Amino acid sequence: MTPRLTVVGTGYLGATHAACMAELGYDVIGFDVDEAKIAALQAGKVPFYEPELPELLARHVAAGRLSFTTDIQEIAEAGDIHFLCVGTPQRPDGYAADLRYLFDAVDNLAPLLRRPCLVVGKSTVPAGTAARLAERLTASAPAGTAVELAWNPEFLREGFAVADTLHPDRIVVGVRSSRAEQALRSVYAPLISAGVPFLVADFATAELVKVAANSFLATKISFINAMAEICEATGADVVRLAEALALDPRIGGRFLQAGLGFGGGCLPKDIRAFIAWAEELGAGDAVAFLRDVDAINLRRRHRMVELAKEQCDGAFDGKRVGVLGAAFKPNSDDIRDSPALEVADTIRRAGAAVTVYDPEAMPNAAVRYPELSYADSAFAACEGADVVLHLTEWREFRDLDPVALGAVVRRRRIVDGRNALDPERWRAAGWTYRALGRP
Ligand SMILES: NC(=O)C1=CN([C@@H]2O[C@H](COP(=O)(O)OP(=O)(O)OC[C@H]3O[C@@H](n4cnc5c(N)ncnc54)[C@H](O)[C@@H]3O)[C@@H](O)[C@H]2O)C=CC1
Ligand SMILES: O=C(O)[C@H]1O[C@H](OP(=O)(O)OP(=O)(O)OC[C@H]2O[C@@H](n3ccc(=O)[nH]c3=O)[C@H](O)[C@@H]2O)[C@H](O)[C@@H](O)[C@@H]1O
Repeated sequence: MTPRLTVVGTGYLGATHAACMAELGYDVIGFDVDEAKIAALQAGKVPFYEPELPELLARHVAAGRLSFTTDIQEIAEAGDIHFLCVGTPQRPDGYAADLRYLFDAVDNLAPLLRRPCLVVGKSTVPAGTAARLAERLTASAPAGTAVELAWNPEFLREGFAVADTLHPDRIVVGVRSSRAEQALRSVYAPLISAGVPFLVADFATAELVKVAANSFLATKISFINAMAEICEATGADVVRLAEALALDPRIGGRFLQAGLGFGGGCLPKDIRAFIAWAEELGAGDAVAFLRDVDAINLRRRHRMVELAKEQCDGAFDGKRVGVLGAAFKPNSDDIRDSPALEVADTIRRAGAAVTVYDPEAMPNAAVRYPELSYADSAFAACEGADVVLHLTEWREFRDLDPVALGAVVRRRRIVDGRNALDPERWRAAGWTYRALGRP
């Protein structure tokens, strides 16, 4: 019999997972404590920007295959497999992951589970969390040991969430029984038969794969940004350096884009949670290097502010700064720990009049940073600017015509925080072009 699926927590990950599971042919119910989010999703609307997801979700909601509810009883009764996709943000009082949403979700769901089912964690957690949740689950579910836990970390990237879910590099599951393994093999059968590797591990290894993967990615970015610092000290060019490194297949070119560094709701908080958890275990030395990875990453934001200040002749007071980009990366409206907005706001606090434009992230940015000014186009943001800062590499910005933009600014000065513009093109149009890690 085809299992009925539920998804607990319908944010970026949960809404994507729900729609993609419907695409694989399952009946899916999404549950969230946020009523506004559920109302939007039930109306077939995705409350955040993610290419491809709106069409997919609307199609399956209209077909009755995918629905959303705020009634936890409904999902408890309906689900054969419950996917936990709630947030695990950084705790306000330190580096550790805040696991309260996950524990709340399990504590609320477990007492309602009266028949055999599998509860599958997808959120990113410190190793050991699944074991703790499994204990709570079987202790308070009326169906007892007929309710089992598994861990199935998620590796999707925002901006490519649908493609990454339907064509993942691998599926990793942490299980304690062949019954759980078989259930997950069967759910993901359409992907496995298309050749996606399916790796089975214990709970702790499955949890750790996710955190290790994000730590590696963050380290790769900070490595190239450390090289950018060296390039700045020697007059070398980090973009050319990265190109040459990338030709060694053992290194590879992906995640070697030097610039303003990583932000978002995942890499920064995941490496910090890893540090906190390893220290708690007495294994802090093993991941102490991640403190440097974090520090290198944050130094890029300071360097960007310095370069902007240089281009404002040493003082922000009374200067106009046009900022291109607010999202933590292109193809997303996510502004969680956005390097672009942190830089923009630092410069505003230092006395400049800062106007920001982003194709998708301005509504979110305006809520979090109400004191910044926002414009409805790149040209409007740069009008009268003493310097233009390119901070999120949307396609739209790469395609800008430097001659036309040059006509609206006060001075043709640009700092490319993402090494994504063509310096020759901008210089040929009379701009002073500066970038991170390049002469
Ligand atoms: N955003 C991404 O691209 C990816 C996220 N992850 C991980 O997935 C998890 C979720 O991340 P996002 O979706 O980005 O977070 P999010 O903040 O967008 O969504 C979390 C959702 O959980 C809901 N929630 C909180 N407590 C709840 C409860 N007790 N019951 C039901 N719903 C509840 C919230 O209302 C919210 O809608 C995190 O652990 C994250 O690290 C993993 C891979 C990719
Ligand atoms: O755990 C998660 O939530 C996800 O975190 C990242 O995905 P995401 O945060 O969506 O975005 P990335 O494409 O990884 O970019 C992260 C940040 O690194 C920056 N970056 C990326 C690549 C690069 O070469 N240089 C660089 O500065 C981006 O601008 C962005 O700010 C991982 O890539 C996903 O595999 C993972 O599932």
